[in-house]
Amino acid sequence: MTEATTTSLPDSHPLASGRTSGSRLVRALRGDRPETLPVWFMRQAGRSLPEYRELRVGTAMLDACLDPEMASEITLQPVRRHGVDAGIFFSDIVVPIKLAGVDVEIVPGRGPVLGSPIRTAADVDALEPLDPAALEPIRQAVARTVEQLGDTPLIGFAGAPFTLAAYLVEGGPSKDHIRARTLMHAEPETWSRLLAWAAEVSGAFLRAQVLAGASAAQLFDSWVGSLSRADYVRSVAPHSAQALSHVTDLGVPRIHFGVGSGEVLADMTTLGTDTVGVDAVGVDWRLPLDEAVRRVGTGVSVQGNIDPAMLSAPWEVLEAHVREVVRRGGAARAHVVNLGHGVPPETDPTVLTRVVELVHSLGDGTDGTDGTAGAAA
Ligand SMILES: Cc1c2[nH]c(c1CCC(=O)O)Cc1[nH]c(c(CCC(=O)O)c1C)Cc1[nH]c(c(CCC(=O)O)c1C)Cc1[nH]c(c(C)c1CCC(=O)O)C2
Repeated sequence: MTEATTTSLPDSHPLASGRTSGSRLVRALRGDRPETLPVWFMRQAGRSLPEYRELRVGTAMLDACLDPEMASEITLQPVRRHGVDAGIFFSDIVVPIKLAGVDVEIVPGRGPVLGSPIRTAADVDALEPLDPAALEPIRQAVARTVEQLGDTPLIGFAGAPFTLAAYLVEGGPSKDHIRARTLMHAEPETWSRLLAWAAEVSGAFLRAQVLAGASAAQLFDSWVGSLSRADYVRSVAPHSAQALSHVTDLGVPRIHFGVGSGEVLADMTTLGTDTVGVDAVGVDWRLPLDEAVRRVGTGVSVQGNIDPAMLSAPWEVLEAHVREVVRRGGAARAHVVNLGHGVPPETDPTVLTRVVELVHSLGDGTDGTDGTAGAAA
């Protein structure tokens, strides 16, 4: 279990003042099983919500992220609508990179695209550090949001160095991140400097959100599944540990998530140390949660892992799947229910609200009140 940590958070911070420390999310991340399971969704803000699409008309994605009023309102929309147990700050993993001066845009339907990719030692040398003052719109948006969230915690997030490097080196979305992985092997020194830069930029972004009021921090290493375990441990994990170290002294619970992460799930939990380095590990839809627990142990909570594809299946199919996810999550010390990856844009939002109601009706996830305990294999 994570012990009550001395934190250097300001007394007025929601976690330090006690406003969010008893929330289902924070309790579960710290290893406690609240009487009701917490649930939130990755990408709960965004295109699945008509109120989001309406608000975003005429504003580019990254401009929306840097408008404190708009970013705050978009963050609050899914919390109001679905009654989820946490907000996730509306922003993007490339926001701090843009604030550090990199020419990057988010192309609708595609993702982050760079003006010129970072591929050589000289390109890496030319990267500027992030000026802390540039994070002011982020601090303002978070402060505004937590004021309105009351005792519902806000999750801050950042991209892990590898996932950022996958965009920086490729210049945009790619399938297997071949160029990035080539650079890792062809020029290990350049690679290491690139990831060290990304870790500082992401770490500063994460720390700004936490200091401004976020009660938990999630590191997204979405594309980690393209790495071998050996490459992950040697050339990636130390930089992810460095990014997360920016919030260690603040004592907020930390979540580490990746897609296709089965091979490296235990390493994502320890981050190369011989102890558990994070409070919770996010699991995608490929790995049943009881198997995930077998790999990571019970020193860490698990988050996940409803298959996003199920959200458009008939309700009976989805309901059985959610119950199964909860049942398997019973093997963990604690479980935060979520999807195995983000909400697909075409999802009917009323289905998400129904999933929240279902999860909240299932007790603490271990007591068999979901009626499926007897069906356990
Ligand atoms: C890989 C990654 C990115 N961004 C992010 C990741 C890691 C999580 C993951 O794996 O999904 C993180 C992210 N991006 C966004 C959030 C907001 C909070 C939330 O989860 O609700 C978060 C946590 C908003 C967004 N980020 C983006 C949108 C869509 C923008 C729009 O509305 O046009 C949103 C709501 C754009 C984006 N940004 C990125 C992609 C692949 C895309 C999708 C491109 C598309 O399909 O249009 C990069």
